[in-house]
Amino acid sequence: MPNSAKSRMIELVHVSRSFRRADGQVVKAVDDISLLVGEGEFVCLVGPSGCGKSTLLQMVAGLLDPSHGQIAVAGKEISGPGRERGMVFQKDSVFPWMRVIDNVEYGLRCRGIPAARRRDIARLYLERVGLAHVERAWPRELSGGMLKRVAIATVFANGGSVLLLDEPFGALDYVTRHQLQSVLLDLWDEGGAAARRTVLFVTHDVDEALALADRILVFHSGRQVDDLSVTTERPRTTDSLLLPEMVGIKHALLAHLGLERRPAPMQAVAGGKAGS
Ligand SMILES: Nc1ncnc2c1ncn2[C@@H]1O[C@H](COP(=O)(O)OP(=O)(O)OP(=O)(O)O)[C@@H](O)[C@H]1O
Repeated sequence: MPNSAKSRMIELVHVSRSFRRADGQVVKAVDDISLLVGEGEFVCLVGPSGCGKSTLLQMVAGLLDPSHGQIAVAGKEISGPGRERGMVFQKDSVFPWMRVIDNVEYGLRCRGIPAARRRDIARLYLERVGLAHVERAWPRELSGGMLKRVAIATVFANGGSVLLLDEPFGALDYVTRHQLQSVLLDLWDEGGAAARRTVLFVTHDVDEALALADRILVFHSGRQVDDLSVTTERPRTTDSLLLPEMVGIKHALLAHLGLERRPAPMQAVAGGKAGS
């Protein structure tokens, strides 16, 4: 559960969402989820394909209505998208008809931020994601990893206090994915603990969740089946991933995903049997 000292940023109360498929079958994508995410928490959502992670994220984004239940962000019930919530999708979240810097500025322009100010903000975040040299480029001229950097710069430039990231790095190669995890964590942590945005991050990748999260929520068949705290200090290196806490959580996650029979007892891990 979130640190009780932190204020509640995202709150779901008995949230469900069903879909009727074209063949008439009703699918319960999200089934009675109640959860609290504290301000500044980095929460990863993990679970097998089809367990409802994206549906949950889209409801928090205000892009889908729940069939039942309430969702509140910063204490207010949501009724659609809001600028305090920024989203990055697995597929590109970049407008192909705008130059890189215009993409990053777009949300600020919509909010009426003066041109000079929004250009400064856009340049700051392009610099932070390592793309200052391509601010005048068109998206078609960039690699997949660079486009993700643009999307990350955009979502931070917009200044939302809640970031909703749906497998943003899923399609990237190993090296680029690791680089972007660092970029994301640096931006998230840049103002220190008090300034952190609240993040919901969907991933299929257990190691990505271990590298990033304060807390990992595990879903199965639309239900939340576990809530694991990760207290290991950041940055989490290859060696951190071998710490008993991390190995224990990894076993638990793999068991939830059906890749191991059951979580290894923590004593066995601490006794040096990790991975055996
Ligand atoms: N628009 C829709 N119409 C009908 N069924 C849908 C719709 N969107 C999602 N579903 C169904 O809801 C369930 C949950 O889907 P969702 O995309 O949320 O899962 P997920 O955990 O994000 O999956 P993945 O990891 O594969 O992206 C699935 O059975 C899916 O087929």
